[in-house]
Amino acid sequence: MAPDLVNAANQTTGLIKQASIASRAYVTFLAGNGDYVKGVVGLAKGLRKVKTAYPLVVAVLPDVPEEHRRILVDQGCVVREIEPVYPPENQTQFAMAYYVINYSKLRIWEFVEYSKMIYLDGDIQVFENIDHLFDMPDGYFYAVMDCFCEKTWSHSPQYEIGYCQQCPEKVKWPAQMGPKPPLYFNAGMFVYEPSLPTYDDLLENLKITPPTSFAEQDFLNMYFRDIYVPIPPVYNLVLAMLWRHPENIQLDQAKVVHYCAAGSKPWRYTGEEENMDREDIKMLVNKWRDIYNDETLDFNKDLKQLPAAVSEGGVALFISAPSAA
Ligand SMILES: O=c1ccn([C@@H]2O[C@H](COP(=O)(O)OP(=O)(O)O)[C@@H](O)[C@H]2O)c(=O)[nH]1
Ligand SMILES: OC[C@H]1O[C@H](O[C@@H]2[C@@H](O)[C@H](O)[C@@H](O)[C@H](O)[C@@H]2O)[C@H](O)[C@@H](O)[C@H]1O
Ligand SMILES: [Mn+2]
Repeated sequence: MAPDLVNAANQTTGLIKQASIASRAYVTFLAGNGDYVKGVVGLAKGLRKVKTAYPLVVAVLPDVPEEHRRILVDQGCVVREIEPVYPPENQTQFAMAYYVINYSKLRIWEFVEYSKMIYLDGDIQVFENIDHLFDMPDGYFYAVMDCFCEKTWSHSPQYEIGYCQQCPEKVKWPAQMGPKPPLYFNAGMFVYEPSLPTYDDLLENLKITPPTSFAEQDFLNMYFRDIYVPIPPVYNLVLAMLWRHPENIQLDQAKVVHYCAAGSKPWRYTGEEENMDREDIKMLVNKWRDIYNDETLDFNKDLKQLPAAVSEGGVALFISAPSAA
């Protein structure tokens, strides 16, 4: 084949490859002007440390101040403002009052410039590369199973009878209570495909769904019940598993750690709350802090780094750094 044709073919292949990389991203959610921005900075630096090939998009509510947005852009994040999503008027007592803002996570189904995304809470850290999760078959909702044993579940029938899906043989689900609850995921981490029809349907369904204790996590579990596929706990170690189901956990295998237990947020950890004086918790908090404080992991636009996404008018354009060669 003539050299210029070979060259054109190579260039096209390169563009197609870039386009496929370009249509994948990690996404997290930031609300308020408080200290969760530290969680997102830690996540951005952790993803860089494991050399992910994909950018981190941060869906920010309008109440996130410009100073925090600048911090995130300076860490190489793609900052996208979203409008809040509120559940229908309700008298519900959420497990945590602030959970009402978590319904705004539903906006990430609108990010259709990406074909596949991995959502991560801002209180999550990625300690090993998980890019391979993007290659799992389309058409399913992948997430890690949650645990029902913490006090935050005291409102639930599971907690009442001591049933947990993590150990279904320990206390069996009694037949007189009807069918066993379907497998239930923690909504702090999931692999999904943005889609406008799904987005519209989610919001329509939300309008007629009475809110419940775990807010959008309960809603997402109901909505994706038929296509939910559990993935191993190494992809979202919910800290309570360490004291509730240690037999299901191999801490040194954990690729993703979710600092969701009360008192475990590394950027405000004091060690005073229940279970927080454990050696494994102290180790995990220090692991998070080592990354957060590591200046070599800061984003530097002058360095030859991974593709930096420049968002223009909401569409992410990708400017790959010049090749290292
Ligand atoms: O004041 C807040 C509360 C929550 N969040 C975001 O919402 C997610 C879910 O809340 P959280 O992780 O506190 O819930 P948990 O997993 O601890 O139940 C957080 O990780 C953040 O990404 C936030 O940005 N600001
Ligand atoms: O808004 C509801 C939240 O519900 C979930 O957190 C809970 C859940 O994991 C419980 O099982 C734990 O007991 C609890 O500690 C923890 O906070 C998600 O992590 C979070 O992203 C968000 O969806
Ligand atoms: Mn969380």
